[in-house]
Amino acid sequence: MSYTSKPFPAATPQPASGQKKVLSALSSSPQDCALFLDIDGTLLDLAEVPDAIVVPPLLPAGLDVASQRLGGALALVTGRALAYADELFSPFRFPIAGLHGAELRRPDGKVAKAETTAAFEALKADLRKETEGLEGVLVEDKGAAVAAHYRLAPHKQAQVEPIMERMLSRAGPNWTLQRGKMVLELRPASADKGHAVEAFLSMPPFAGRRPITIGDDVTDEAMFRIANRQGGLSVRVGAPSETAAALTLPSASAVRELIGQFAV
Ligand SMILES: O=P(O)(O)OC[C@H]1O[C@H](O[C@H]2O[C@H](CO)[C@@H](O)[C@H](O)[C@H]2O)[C@H](O)[C@@H](O)[C@@H]1O
Ligand SMILES: [Mg+2]
Repeated sequence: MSYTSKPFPAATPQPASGQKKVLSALSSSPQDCALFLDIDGTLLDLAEVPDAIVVPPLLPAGLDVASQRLGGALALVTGRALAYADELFSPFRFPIAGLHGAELRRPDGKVAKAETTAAFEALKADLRKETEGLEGVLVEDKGAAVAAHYRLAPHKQAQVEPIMERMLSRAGPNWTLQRGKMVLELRPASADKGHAVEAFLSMPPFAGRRPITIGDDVTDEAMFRIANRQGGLSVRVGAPSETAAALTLPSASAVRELIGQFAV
């Protein structure tokens, strides 16, 4: 199978159409569904800085109940580092893809991780130095990936862009530039969220099920394309102008409400 990224097909998602369709698919035949959930902006409200996110106290247990109803076919698919994301939902440990698909903990617990290199560590140190003078620009070290956030200083995007482009050339072909909400990231080029969803769908208990993918950002488009191709449901949170998702949900709180309604 080719993993070449194609431009988004022109899709016109129905406004806030996800709630009914997703809940109905999950509730009517949970044994046939596999649920793939993004974290930031989908399960959790966005915050000013990466560490300021708040996990609503009942959410981890709600996800656990949902996972049980799905026979374990629920996975988190995130740009966060796997270990960081795990802590958010402790004590539960769901199958999870981190670093936009480059890290994977399979349902049987086996973990595949993208490794950093000495050269990439040096690059991260230089990125920190280069952005030191850019007030409001924050560097997030994620091991084999690194993000430069400008949410606190949106006007600095124009300065961050060329720095990250240069860092990308220096990192070489094993890394790629991932755009996101007020962030530019260098992430391993080996896999994206679409690869992660495909990998899960090749393993029990995900195999043979209909994928339902929910996300809020450009990085989630890769998993929407897989869901569309496999007769599943694709849901983009928010109101994007261009997306491959067929459905939308208005906010992370609507996603949590949906999980809560299913997890009873
Ligand atoms: O794939 P996700 O689970 O959505 O992760 C994507 C990135 O999310 C985080 O950054 C975003 O959320 C922050 C907290 O709300 C926000 O401050 C930032 O502006 C957003 O870009 C995270 O820090 C990144 O590592 C993830 O790749
Ligand atoms: Mg997100």
